[in-house]
Amino acid sequence: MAAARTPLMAGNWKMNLDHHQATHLVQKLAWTLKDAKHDYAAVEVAVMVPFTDLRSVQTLVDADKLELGYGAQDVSAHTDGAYTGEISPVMLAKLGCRYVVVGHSERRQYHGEDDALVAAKARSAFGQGIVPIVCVGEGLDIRKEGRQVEYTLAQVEGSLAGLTAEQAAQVVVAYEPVWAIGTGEVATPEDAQEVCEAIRGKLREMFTPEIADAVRVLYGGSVKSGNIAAIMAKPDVDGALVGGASLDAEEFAKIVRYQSHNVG
Ligand SMILES: O=C[C@H](O)COP(=O)(O)O
Repeated sequence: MAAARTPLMAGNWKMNLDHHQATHLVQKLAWTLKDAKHDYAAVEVAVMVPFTDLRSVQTLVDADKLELGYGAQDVSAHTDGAYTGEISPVMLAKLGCRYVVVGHSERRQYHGEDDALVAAKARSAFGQGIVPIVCVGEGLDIRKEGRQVEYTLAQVEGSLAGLTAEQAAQVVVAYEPVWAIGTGEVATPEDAQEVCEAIRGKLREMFTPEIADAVRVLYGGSVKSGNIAAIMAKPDVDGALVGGASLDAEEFAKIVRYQSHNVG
């Protein structure tokens, strides 16, 4: 069955760029893509920015009617109440967020987030009409033992628990092998395909073949303009979650425009 999934290139800025710098980068990215006559319906583009940048990005996107999507990098599992320091999905919806990253390996590692909490955050985002980009992926120890598929699928099962069929059909899953994040150590296209294909198989088992076919599975980990085309050539990779390279508007635009490069 042929899948018609629109590729998604999402830039995860992590804890970089204040709201002035955010405006500058989004403007430059939008101009660069406009100059290249980028078709957003062919490859969707989004930036996942610090909470403090959201209002500035929203104002710019609305004023200039940009087709660029944006979102946050985390969300509370709760909608309101005594949760000091947390940000509600209601607040993110008000700021026009299309997406929110949940369960990034840095949240799992530095904030002790487990699959149950990630699933609660994914449901919380959907509750306000925001699509979660749910991150999964193994560390180097697991990869060395050859257990990357088994480990990642267990994370998928736990992190998507409790989603309705309608939500599951819209969710975005990002496979990010932790050993490839920010290290320059990119997984081979075959490594990415192996796990992304297995994730789709797991979605088929948890939900339905139609849902599995609709879900976009992204790859993340040292993605650059020089390696994206080969990764995107794999049938089960539907885009990328890009960290460091998304902080450079021209480089990120080249990643978005991967179809204009040759597959290396
Ligand atoms: O969310 C993005 C990933 O953690 C990848 O980061 P990176 O592209 O800097 O390796």
